[in-house]
Amino acid sequence: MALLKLIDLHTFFDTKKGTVKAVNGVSYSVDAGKTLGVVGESGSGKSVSAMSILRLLDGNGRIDSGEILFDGQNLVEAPMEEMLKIRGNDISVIFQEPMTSLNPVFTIERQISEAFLIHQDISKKEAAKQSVEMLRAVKIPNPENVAKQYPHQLSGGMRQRVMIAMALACRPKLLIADEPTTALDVTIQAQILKLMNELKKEQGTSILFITHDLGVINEMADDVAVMYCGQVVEMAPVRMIFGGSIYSHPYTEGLLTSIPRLDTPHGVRLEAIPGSVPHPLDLPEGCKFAPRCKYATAQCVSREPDLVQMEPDHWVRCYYAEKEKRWAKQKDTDSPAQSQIAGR
Ligand SMILES: Nc1ncnc2c1ncn2[C@@H]1O[C@H](COP(=O)(O)OP(=O)(O)OP(=O)(O)O)[C@@H](O)[C@H]1O
Repeated sequence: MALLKLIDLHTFFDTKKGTVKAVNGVSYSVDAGKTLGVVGESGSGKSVSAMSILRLLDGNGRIDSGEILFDGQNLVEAPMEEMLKIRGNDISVIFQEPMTSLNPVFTIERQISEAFLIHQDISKKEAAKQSVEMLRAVKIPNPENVAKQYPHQLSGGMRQRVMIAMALACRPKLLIADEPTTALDVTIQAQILKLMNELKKEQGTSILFITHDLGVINEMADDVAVMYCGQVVEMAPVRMIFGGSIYSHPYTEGLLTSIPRLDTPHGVRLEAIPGSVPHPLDLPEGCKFAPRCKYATAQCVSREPDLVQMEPDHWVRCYYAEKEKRWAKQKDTDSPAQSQIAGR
């Protein structure tokens, strides 16, 4: 069952040069207790769609249309007092750089305690005790000592563990993790991802995991939404994305062939997706990916495809994938003799 559902969300920024359509009709959902990985190149609207959920947009930003259903409530219409209650209590967030979210002049214990005190009716002493327990839960060694320290005294990995402790302090239903391990080195990244997976299982938290790294998606996600130019171009369970479905979006295909794999034979060059992401103020008319797509036809350039269901749980925004599907269907209904005549 979906805990969070974005329906045709449009989030725009008004700038001197025009309207930046950062999120341009995004629909995705996060099931209870599951992780949705949102992946895409820089500028594809991953963070803006997530910040729209919390209604934490820059001053020039606005949700133009669409719905954000969280636990049945449309957050687009929720009063600000309600949003203040939801943030940190029902929905928590962790970012790439913990130093921007941690206050350098307060101890770790005080900062985690604050999360408890804002949302729960408990004493300061009890909050301090629970803070140490949270540090233990995120596997920080010597939690009693670390609780007394200041953020600058901790390593990057430890600070990110503290952020996770703060984010999970009130047992939120949804955790938004926006590139939480990008700034960390590979070993620490693996430890943090493992920790998040363990906590998700223990607490039943749903996770919206934002990254530009398909390798991380493979580790973390149950379902995947691939974003390009403010839109979801493909959505499917993780095994379908990595299983090489014949209905894959060409952009997903490009992302997959551009990641290094252990079984890539020596000397084989990884393929980069040609071209670059269009400027948000100058988006193409038809399919936003058409200028970089090797399968693009006149139809792709002139008219935008819809997000179409290709098979159960698998949605793709692409005429080429639709054609593949029609062809596969045709193959199924054709007799073998007819297939031979058709030359297939
Ligand atoms: N305040 C703003 N004013 C104008 N444009 C903005 C503003 N904030 C974000 N944008 C634009 O919205 C688009 C989507 O940005 P967003 O941060 O969601 O991308 P992203 O996919 O999360 O990228 P990254 O991986 O680099 O964080 C970008 O083109 C960005 O420049």
